[in-house]
Amino acid sequence: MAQLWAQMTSAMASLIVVYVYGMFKDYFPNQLRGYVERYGNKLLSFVYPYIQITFHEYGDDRFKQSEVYRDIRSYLSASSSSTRAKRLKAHDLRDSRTLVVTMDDNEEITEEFQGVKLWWTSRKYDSRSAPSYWDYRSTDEKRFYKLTFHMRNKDLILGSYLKHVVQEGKAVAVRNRQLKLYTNGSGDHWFGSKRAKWSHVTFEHPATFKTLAMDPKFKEGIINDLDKFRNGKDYYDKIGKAWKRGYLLYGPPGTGKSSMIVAMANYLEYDIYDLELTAVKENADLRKLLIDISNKSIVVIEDIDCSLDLTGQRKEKKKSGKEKDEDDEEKDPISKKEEKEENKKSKLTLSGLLNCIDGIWSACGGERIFVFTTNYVDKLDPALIRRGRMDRRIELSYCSFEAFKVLAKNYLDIDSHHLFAKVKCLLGEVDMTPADVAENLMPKSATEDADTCLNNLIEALDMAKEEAKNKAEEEEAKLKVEEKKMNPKKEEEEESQKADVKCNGAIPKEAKENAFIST
Ligand SMILES: Nc1ncnc2c1ncn2[C@@H]1O[C@H](COP(=O)(O)OP(=O)(O)OP(=O)(O)O)[C@@H](O)[C@H]1O
Ligand SMILES: [Mg+2]
Repeated sequence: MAQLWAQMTSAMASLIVVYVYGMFKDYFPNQLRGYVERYGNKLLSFVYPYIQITFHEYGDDRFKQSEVYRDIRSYLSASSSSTRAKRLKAHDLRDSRTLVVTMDDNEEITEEFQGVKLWWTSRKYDSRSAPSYWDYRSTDEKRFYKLTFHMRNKDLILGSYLKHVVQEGKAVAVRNRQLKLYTNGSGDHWFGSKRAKWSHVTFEHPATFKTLAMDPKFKEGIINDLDKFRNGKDYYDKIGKAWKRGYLLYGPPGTGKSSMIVAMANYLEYDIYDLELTAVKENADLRKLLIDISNKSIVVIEDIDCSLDLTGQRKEKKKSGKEKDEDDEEKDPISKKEEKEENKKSKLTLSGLLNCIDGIWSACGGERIFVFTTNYVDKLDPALIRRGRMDRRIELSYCSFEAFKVLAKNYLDIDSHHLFAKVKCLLGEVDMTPADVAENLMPKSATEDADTCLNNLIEALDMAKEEAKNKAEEEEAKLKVEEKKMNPKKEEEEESQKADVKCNGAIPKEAKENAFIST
């Protein structure tokens, strides 16, 4: 009782001191002011043993929202205690694909961390400064979060808890963020010179590893590899390697290389940077572009064999033969010459590219995946695809039966069918890309059911088999003609051998001659 009485008396005393000080603060000399404040705080902490930390939305930089404030907002939006607040506020944030809901101004929520209770409050205040033409926010309300906890838990809160809040907040923001697809244009005019830069659109593509048709075990291996990379920051630090990984995807057109890149991005929730090398003028521009890439991204260079001449000069993007002829006809000799000159001036080299992938310049930023695709793996310079640079080579090939089953499930929603056995047999004999199989499996009208679609596929496979057979026969005939041209007597000899066999039973001509000589 006596103790309680003593506490109440000191509480009253400190409150009176604080109140009186507040009223006459301006009349106190500066030196005395500091002393009174220290004394008042000590008295207050005796009766009010709590610590408060504030996190302002705009700190010293009046134009830039504080990153910690954003992290706390994301953390609180995902915290279960947040939803217990009576008044909530929804934020439609620019880069978020969902609404972010947090407690409204002047609400308070209680949290528990490792058995310790703490309180978060959201507050706002008017900045009261006169409006000025350069600070459009000068009359705006400004916000801050206030964290309150008992002083005996100071170490835990300032150490583990705040670290946990920031990490978790960042993770929530990454989960909610809208993925983007970036591409580099041919460069903007910037005071007369061209400047390499990225432009982006929202990335929304439904391809996932679930919809990707390939051997399930192979697919699982790739997913495990990606998981290992994503969670491998400490490992990469330990072995002293930049946190990045290179994949080379190769295979015929329509086997799912681009689809796999999309599936990777959706799985990892990384942005895609589609790097168009033919639009990059020189190594310095490539460096600028790579510096601008954010972490958690996949840098894609499609058709690498067509993008960069391996001797160091760029080539034209690949064209079909017909397209090329038409284009060439259209161009007059002067513009052809100019184009050649332009190509000569181009200073993007293979070594420049390699330097950006895993040279010193790869050190800027982490958590990046480089993906190269090609239809012709044999055409690539070994330096480009050596181990360590391209950590994993993935061949995407013609449709196997396992891959077909994935497509049948996706397109027709069936796991088995009596026609599967026939399809399996034909896929073992004929090469057909997953793109072609998918096209045949897709119902063309509402009346087409699984039977019809599978029969369509079988028909297409039969046709492909027939075509392959005819092609093989044609090639054999061609080969024979070539051989005949090279060795015209050979066929005559063969013909006469056949004739001898016909006339003399099974005795070959040479044997007969030899027999004659020996007698
Ligand atoms: N393995 C696959 N799984 C699912 N769908 C596929 C697969 N391969 C191809 N497809 C289908 O075919 C279309 C073309 O595939 P994709 O663009 O991924 O092929 P690609 O290998 O990148 O071809 P290219 O070499 O011409 O760039 C896709 O839109 C997809 O519908
Ligand atoms: Mg592709």
